[in-house]
Amino acid sequence: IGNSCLLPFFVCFLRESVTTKATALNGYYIPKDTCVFINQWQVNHDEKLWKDPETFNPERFLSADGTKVNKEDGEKVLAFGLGKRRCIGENIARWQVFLFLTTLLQQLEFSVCEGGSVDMTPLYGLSLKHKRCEHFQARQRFPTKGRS
Ligand code: HEM
Repeated sequence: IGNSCLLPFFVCFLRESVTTKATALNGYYIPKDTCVFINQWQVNHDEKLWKDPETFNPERFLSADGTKVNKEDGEKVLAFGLGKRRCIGENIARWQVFLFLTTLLQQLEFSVCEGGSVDMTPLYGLSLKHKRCEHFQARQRFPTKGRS
């Protein structure tokens, strides 16, 4: 590890995943029993890796002609951590997210209500959230006859 992606550290008071002794990394002193996380936000917004990192642009993960997923770029997104303590649920999570999203997108059509807008300003926390949005609507793509 040992690169700037690790900084700044989140210090928390969980007893798991903590430093077993005091140490120094890239000039930062880290006391014993400090819970350390990778700063995934920094990696996923690194301008050296991503063009306009702040822009929501799912097409960035497609090949130039838009017909294939660009796996190489997809693998640069850091979602499941790194190293010894990386997520052990990654495979389950990837399948869950895939099934959940594809089922929703297949069955429902999402849109912003007339006159509404979506504010993607992130709310900071251990994980980023968006602001509550009340201007979304979801309509069934294939309404089932006879079902209320
Ligand atoms: C989209 C869903 C998920 C995301 C984004 C995610 C992300 C992460 C990340 C970033 C870490 C590392 C935290 C660190 O740096 O210490 C982690 C650890 C972990 N995750 Fe996940 N995770 C997800 C789903 C799951 C699922 C479904 C399971 C279990 C079935 C799971 C089990 C764990 C466990 C047990 C650890 C701790 C590993 C260790 O400390 O050795 N995660 N996860």
